[in-house]
Amino acid sequence: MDPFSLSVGIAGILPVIATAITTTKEYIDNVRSARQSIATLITELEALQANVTNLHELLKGDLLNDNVRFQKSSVLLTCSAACEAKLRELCKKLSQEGKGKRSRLLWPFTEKDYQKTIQELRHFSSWMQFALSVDGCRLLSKTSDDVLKLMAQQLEQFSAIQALEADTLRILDVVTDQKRVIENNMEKETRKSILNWISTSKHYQKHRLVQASRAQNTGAWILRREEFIQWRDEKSTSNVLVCHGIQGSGKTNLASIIIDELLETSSSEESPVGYFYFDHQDQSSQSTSAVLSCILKQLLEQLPMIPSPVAELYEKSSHKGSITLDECQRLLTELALDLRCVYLVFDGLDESTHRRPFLQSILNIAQSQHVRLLVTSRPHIPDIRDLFQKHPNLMIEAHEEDLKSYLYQELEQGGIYDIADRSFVNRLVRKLTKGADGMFLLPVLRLRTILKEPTLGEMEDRMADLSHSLNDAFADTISRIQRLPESRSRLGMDALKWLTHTTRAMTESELSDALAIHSKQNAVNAKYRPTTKTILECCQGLATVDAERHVRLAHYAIQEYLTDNSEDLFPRAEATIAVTCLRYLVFENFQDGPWAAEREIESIMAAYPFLTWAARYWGQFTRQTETDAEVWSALFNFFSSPFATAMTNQVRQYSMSMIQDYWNASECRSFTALHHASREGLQRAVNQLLNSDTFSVNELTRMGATPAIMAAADGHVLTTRNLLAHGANPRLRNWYGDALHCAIEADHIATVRELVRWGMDPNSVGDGGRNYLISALDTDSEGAFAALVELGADIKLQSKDERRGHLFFTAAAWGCANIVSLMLERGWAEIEMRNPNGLTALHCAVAAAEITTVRRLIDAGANTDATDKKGRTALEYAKVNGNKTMARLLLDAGAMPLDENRARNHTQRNQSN
Ligand SMILES: Nc1ncnc2c1ncn2[C@@H]1O[C@H](COP(=O)(O)OP(=O)(O)OP(=O)(O)O)[C@@H](O)[C@H]1O
Repeated sequence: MDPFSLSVGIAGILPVIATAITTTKEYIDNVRSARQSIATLITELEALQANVTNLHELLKGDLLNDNVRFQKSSVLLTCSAACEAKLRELCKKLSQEGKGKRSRLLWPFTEKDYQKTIQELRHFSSWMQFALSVDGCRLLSKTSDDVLKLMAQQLEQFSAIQALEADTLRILDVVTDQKRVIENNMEKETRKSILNWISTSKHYQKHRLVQASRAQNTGAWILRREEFIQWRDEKSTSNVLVCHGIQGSGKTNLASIIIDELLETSSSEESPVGYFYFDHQDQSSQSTSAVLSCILKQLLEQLPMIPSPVAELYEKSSHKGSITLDECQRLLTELALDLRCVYLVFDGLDESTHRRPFLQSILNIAQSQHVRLLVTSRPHIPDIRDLFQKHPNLMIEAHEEDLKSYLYQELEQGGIYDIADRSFVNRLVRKLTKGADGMFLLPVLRLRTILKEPTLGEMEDRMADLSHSLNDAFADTISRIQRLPESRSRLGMDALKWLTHTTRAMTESELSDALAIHSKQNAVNAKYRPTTKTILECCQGLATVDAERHVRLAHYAIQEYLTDNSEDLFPRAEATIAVTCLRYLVFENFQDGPWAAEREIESIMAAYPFLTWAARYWGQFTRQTETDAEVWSALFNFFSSPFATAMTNQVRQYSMSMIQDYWNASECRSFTALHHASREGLQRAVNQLLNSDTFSVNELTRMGATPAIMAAADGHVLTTRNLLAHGANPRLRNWYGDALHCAIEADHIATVRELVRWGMDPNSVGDGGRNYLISALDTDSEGAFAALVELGADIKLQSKDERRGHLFFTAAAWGCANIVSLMLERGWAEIEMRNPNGLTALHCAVAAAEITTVRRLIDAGANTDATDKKGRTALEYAKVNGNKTMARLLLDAGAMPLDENRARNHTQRNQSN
């Protein structure tokens, strides 16, 4: 190639360099963090530009005659080609071709890439300089040995420099990798702590359980249904889909199929999936905040980074306590807005007894079209039907194909072909499928009944005589249990009794320990504890164990059947449960209690698993059966044991995570039988104890709790009346307040009325200086608040003590959404009232980040543009707090944007000047 052609080639590099400089300069405006790196890159590029320009001038000049030829392997040619290729690559990278707007604004180099690029640019400059050296050029045009020697020397030097540089880059690599490992570990740890702080719920356990029991190749039909596809692909106008079906129709299994499909097919970073299975036996862990925080955790788990508002909240909490419902709702709403979409699946809404507040919250969150909400429920549940009626519905029925797949798989796994031939199997499958009645559960139970038979002949007999309905199928199973050998049958029925009546799910060890209690024992005898396997066998498939080792009834429909038939199946169930608890609590194993150290309490609770359950729920069963002679006798045996009453209170309070003052040994020793009877509302026992003259009606515990406080705080109105009739003084106070304060805080309206009727003044302030309406605000007890005002509590009078002004403002700032609504509805407050600082209730609620209360105020017509004394609107308070969700909520409600408000203030100031 002649010098001129090469010069043309070199000239081709110049515009590429110019583009690289321009593109790089653009970064300065866009990328702050990479400023230093960009500046260095520009310097290098400019140096290279100068060298290439000089070289270009040289090559096109007269200095080199026409005879000079550059070989294909010429250093200059190779270098110029490599330089051009590198620069093109650089330009492409800097302009992030084909990428989105957001990534184009990002600095596209890792530290390592960046260092390498700078080094390469320096190389090119060096090569150009070398070629530029006139002597070098002259030498290049000759072919003497000297030239080759000199070039070899130069090349050697370059190789040495290159090697050194490669070493440096390797070291840099190692250091960078180590730094990254340390940072990754720290990041992972922080991420884990944040996620655990949000929720410790193991939502995936139920999902895995359903997945594991699901027959292969079933349920795919739902994924092909138009309603589902439209919902999933955001084509439906409604972002909510309701799947309803009768009991046992397979809703839970289909929900699990949908969850798997979403998890598999949607990009977790852009459209994460959250799910929750409600369970009738788990009410205590299904509060609205427990469910929503579990959902929040799941969504965060699927994102590559924890969003900063979440991390900030975690820091603000000092890594303690738990996330509040409001915060959880706010973060979920914000998260959904930043993502393409969020899928939420809730199974078995009908199984949740706390569903009202949950439904309100979730529908609030689902106001955003970014949220796609799918729920399953039984049909005809009035509140669910009313709330979801405007959304598309999909009816769930067991599909014949699914049933067949399931039945063939089950029969094969059960070894049917060892005793029967294919024609029997086909006949059986046909029969079970035909009589399914839209249910999955019915054929499942019928199949189990048939498979329990020992011979083909008996299976055929059973097939001819199949139960017609689900209830018949349950009845069949119960009669099978009753036909077991006596001790097995007793064990099976006993286990079912506990599982039907327990207030919360029982662990394997709790149930086993409870089943080991026999009459005439006065201590725990571990030899009688049945294994879980034995319990499950004796229950003939009606019970099962979940991943958290809780024994449960195998299906909600079984619970319903057993509850409906409880009187026949489990005569005196509540009484026998009460007696078992009372007998257990006086066992000699516990006579060292109450214990001084937390460690001792923990170890006794671990060694005797039923103790916590008994200490917590004995009263509930005794209250229902106080008149039963056996219960009465067991109760007074318990009451006459000081260690048992003290120890029971200690274990109860400790297991409920109360503060130590409530469970320390001396407080528990001062907690008498009368306190127990009052707290549990044992009417007859209270009378008996008072008549025995053993206790004073105003008996005080060390903390100052009276029997009246105990009865009022638990809302036992008749017991409260009884105690008052016996001369109890309800004005005696513990650390929180008197009996009325305690009844109000727990929102026991009837007890509040009883105490006021007795003569407590709803306007009195008392020794503690705490008025009664404020107690209602502590827990947003709207019922108690309303009752107090109806009974004469004067809001204005009780507001006087409040520095914040009218109680309406305190209610708004404390997030008492129910009381705020109540005050407005009843005309006890006006929405645009001002507090002493000129704030409206909306300002107060926004400043306190109480989003539910803010929504209520907006719905009630609050003026979003109302200003405080300094002209600030609620929106300004939200912005100052950095609360984006709140700001968005206000703007959506029509609040004036901040700049408009500032302009308005400016005009007003000018006018007043
Ligand atoms: N795809 C499946 N594979 C295997 N078994 C299934 C399948 N679908 C349902 N079943 C069986 O049918 C029973 C009832 O199904 P599921 O619990 O899903 O019904 P449901 O409609 O949620 O009932 P409910 O409303 O009463 O809670 C399950 O316990 C399971 O034994």
